Amino acid sequence: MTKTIEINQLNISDTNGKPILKDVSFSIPKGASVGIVGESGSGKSITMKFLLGQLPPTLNASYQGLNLLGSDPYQLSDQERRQLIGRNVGYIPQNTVEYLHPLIKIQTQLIDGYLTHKLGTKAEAIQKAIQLLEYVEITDPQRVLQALPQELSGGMRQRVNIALAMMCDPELIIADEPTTALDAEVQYQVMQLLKQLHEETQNTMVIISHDMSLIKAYCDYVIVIYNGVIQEIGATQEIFIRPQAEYTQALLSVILRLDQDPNEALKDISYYYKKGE
Ligand SMILES: Nc1ncnc2c1ncn2[C@@H]1O[C@H](COP(=O)(O)OP(=O)(O)OP(=O)(O)O)[C@@H](O)[C@H]1O
Repeated sequence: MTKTIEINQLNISDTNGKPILKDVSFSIPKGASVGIVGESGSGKSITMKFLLGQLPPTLNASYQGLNLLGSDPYQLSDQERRQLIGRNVGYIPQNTVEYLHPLIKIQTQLIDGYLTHKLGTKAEAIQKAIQLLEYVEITDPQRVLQALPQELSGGMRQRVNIALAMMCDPELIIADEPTTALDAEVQYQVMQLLKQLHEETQNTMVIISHDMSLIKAYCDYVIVIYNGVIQEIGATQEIFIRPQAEYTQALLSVILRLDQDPNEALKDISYYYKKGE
């Protein structure tokens, strides 16, 4: 089966030699939807930054193998890496405010990558931007194209971010806690949109989250990470029925038992899990 992502024995440590990721290995098949779940500080974002060739220079990495869409980003020139990732990876951020440039109108931000990667003319880029804004259920795309980010609500900005991520028809979408900043109803709408896009375009979708119930609803596979170590990888349904790792069991028992904010639940799990170590 073709793999979109393969990481083999990745170790990352900080300047003091303190390990951040330990022997992380996983692969993600083309077209899958995968959740990476773990509490704050477990190493989810560092894993994704490494994968995208954006590891902070102060951190040290060693690995046996890396494949992102057929290439190891660290073996590419800066230009080749920008081309690979800018063209083929759509990134949806957690923070809807900081991701979009505050002083550049939405239209310019939406069409920039499309034009950079020479996917068509400016008129075609604008047409594509309008189509995508309509797709993400923005009813007045012409006004939004002319707006600055701060003129839009958080939910609207996240819809714009999704449109932005889709402008170059990427093979891979990475959504990093995509709904954290949004209220419950908008969270649901945004997740439904991502699901619909995934089903229609058959892209590979990676959702980083601390929320197991969100992963259960939207991902076929799950990677559970704790303290820089992968605890468990498997089909989501299987893991929900028969979690193997102690940490996953703790994660699920608390989330399934309590009607609780997942963030709060994770704090509890961490406490009980560490006590049992
Ligand atoms: N630039 C850095 N220098 C040193 N340590 C770092 C750096 N970035 C992250 N870390 C450490 O690496 C560990 C993993 O961080 P990471 O951001 O990947 O966690 P996370 O699981 O994504 O958490 P969150 O859900 O809060 O985003 C943490 O202990 C963090 O303090």
